[in-house]
Amino acid sequence: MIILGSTGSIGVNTLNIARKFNLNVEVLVAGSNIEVLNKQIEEFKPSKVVIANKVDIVKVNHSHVTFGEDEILNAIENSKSETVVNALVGFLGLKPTLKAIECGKKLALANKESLVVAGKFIDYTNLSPIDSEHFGLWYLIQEKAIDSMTITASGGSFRDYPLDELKNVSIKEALNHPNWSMGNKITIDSATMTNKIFELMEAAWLFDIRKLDAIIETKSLIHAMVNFKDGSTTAHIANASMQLPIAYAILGKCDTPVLEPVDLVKVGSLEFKKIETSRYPIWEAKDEIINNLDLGVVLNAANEVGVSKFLNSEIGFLDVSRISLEALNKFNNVKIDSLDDIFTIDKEVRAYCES
Ligand SMILES: NC(=O)C1=CN([C@@H]2O[C@H](COP(=O)(O)OP(=O)(O)OC[C@H]3O[C@@H](n4cnc5c(N)ncnc54)[C@H](OP(=O)(O)O)[C@@H]3O)[C@@H](O)[C@H]2O)C=CC1
Ligand SMILES: CC(=O)[C@@H](O)[C@H](O)COP(=O)(O)O
Ligand SMILES: [Mn+2]
Repeated sequence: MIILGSTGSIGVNTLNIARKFNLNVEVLVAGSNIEVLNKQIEEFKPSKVVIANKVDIVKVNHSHVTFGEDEILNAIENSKSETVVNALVGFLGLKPTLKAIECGKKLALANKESLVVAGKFIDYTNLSPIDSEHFGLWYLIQEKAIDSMTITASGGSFRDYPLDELKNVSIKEALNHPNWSMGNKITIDSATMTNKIFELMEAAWLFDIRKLDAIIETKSLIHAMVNFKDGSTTAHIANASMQLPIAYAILGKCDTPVLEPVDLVKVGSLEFKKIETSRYPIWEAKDEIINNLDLGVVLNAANEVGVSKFLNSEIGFLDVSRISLEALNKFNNVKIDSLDDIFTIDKEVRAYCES
């Protein structure tokens, strides 16, 4: 298989699954963490490697290394592998997603931003999402009439933080997720609850449903629930690890143990909470976005600008959601009719948010 973003949180977990199931790794794509990449090269012996920057090529212990976004697309196009795992973060992941589909690859998709911005142009035939909630929803679907779907949120780094101190939180505190160890960008998205809006959009595209909501389950043991028309609800329960969603996305099925089962007696109790707009201002826009999925391009671009500014200490934590809400307000009439529109609007929104 080809692993895009092999040095990240999902990438490393994917290689854990490759090791466990003895899967072939043909191409590794990484950014600038060359130290980790070299260890991966030594163990998995890919035939090709792509990195972000030319200056780092000399540091990579491999004879076939290229760099840059176009080379990621070339590597997909010229590979023998049937499967592409897209674990890149952000808008950068969109073109590789489209290329993998164009080349008829099976796509194991962690890059949720691809669906947020381009869900309506994606062919889902050979696509399996790598996201704990959507794996949970997929696991729960049965031949029964579905009324609605509910996904859970951990509540993120500031779930229990005093509301009036949110404007002064540090980057370190924001990156301290209560339940999951993930990359920086998605960890901030969790803290603002933007991640959950992204996930509702993902669910809308993946399951062709709009009756969708999210609630907080503080231990991240329940990932998703399906509410059936008969009044019953089923819940997907698993320990907080991405290895099971990754194994299923790559292998299609999995009958060997991947996770320790949840011991509910040890867990003792679960706590559920409403997602409040006072703590998560972006939640105000949830219904508008579910009813107009074209807004995903706007939210994604504004959020990438905001998260990057916050991580560079240019703005405060609450400004991340403020920037997104202002962009959603400004571009609320957006209409996305083609893939070109996505790239045009993405640029416009970024320019507006940077100004
Ligand atoms: N982490 C998780 O548990 C989950 C993540 N997701 C989604 O999966 C995706 C990946 O998340 P996560 O693994 O946490 O993110 P990370 O930040 O941990 O990993 C991102 C990966 O992309 C690579 N990368 C970044 N820029 C470039 C570039 N210009 N060229 C090539 N490679 C690049 C990074 O390389 P390097 O580090 O070497 O610079 C790294 O390997 C996101 O879309 C996220 O929302 C979804 C569900 C759960
Ligand atoms: C592991 C995973 O799927 C993440 O998307 C997770 O859901 C993030 O945690 P939050 O529930 O805090 O957004
Ligand atoms: Mn998720």
